[in-house]
Amino acid sequence: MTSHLDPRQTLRRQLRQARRSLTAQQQEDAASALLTDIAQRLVTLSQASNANTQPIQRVALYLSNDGEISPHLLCEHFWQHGIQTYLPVIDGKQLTFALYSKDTLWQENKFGINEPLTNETISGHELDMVFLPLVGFDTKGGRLGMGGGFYDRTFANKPADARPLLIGLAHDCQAVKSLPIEGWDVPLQAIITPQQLIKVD
Ligand SMILES: Nc1nc2c(c(=O)[nH]1)N(C=O)[C@@H](CNc1ccc(C(=O)N[C@@H](CCC(=O)O)C(=O)O)cc1)CN2
Ligand SMILES: Nc1ncnc2c1ncn2[C@@H]1O[C@H](COP(=O)(O)OP(=O)(O)OP(=O)(O)O)[C@@H](O)[C@H]1O
Repeated sequence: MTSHLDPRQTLRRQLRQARRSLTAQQQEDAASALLTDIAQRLVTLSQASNANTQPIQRVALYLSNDGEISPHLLCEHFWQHGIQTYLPVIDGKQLTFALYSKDTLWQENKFGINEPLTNETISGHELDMVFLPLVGFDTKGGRLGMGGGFYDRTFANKPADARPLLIGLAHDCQAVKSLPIEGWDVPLQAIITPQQLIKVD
């Protein structure tokens, strides 16, 4: 019964439907567009963030699922530049992060998404940059995810100017004028889409 769904649930359903409706060609074009000027964009974001100017060494990405924009070309870019890439691993109600390389072995999590098969994980706070999947975003850094609260719990209490930088990746059709935000929602520092780089102040 629709009347019993809260506004976040209704939005989530609509936006998931929108991203799943993109064609394979649109998905491919979107993934390529993320690479445009990426090195320069990331340098600009890290310098503006006050989170010191140490080089980026460890970044987390995700394996795309349910129509999410794919970061696989970004991942190759990082590999070419000797930057270590990590993927989220569900650990209770939080996420830890496991190294992702060409030798990674896999196991499926309870949502059917592959995770690296390893006992060695690091905490989210050891990363320099995290690229987050999302269902919806607004230009103030609001993020609507799949509803598990995993990223929110993992980065609860992180000051906006502390590492890691939290960067949402999205299709342009996932933009929402203003998301209904809850107290536990951790704001993004930036959102990258095929058409825009949104820096949140
Ligand atoms: N690619 C990707 N990886 C990710 C996330 C994500 O959003 N995207 N997560 C971000 O937190 C975590 C997983 N969170 C998820 C939460 C719900 C569903 C999901 O598909 N739910 C289905 C029901 C599936 C089931 O219960 O079997 C659904 O709601 O229809 C998937 C991932 C960690 N890894
Ligand atoms: N820091 C937190 N501490 C405890 N519970 C939390 C915290 N953050 C989120 N939650 C719980 O997680 C549930 C889901 O949150 P929300 O709908 O914001 O998830 P989401 O951002 O869409 O999901 P995800 O980050 O997994 O993609 C909420 O009902 C909330 O109670």
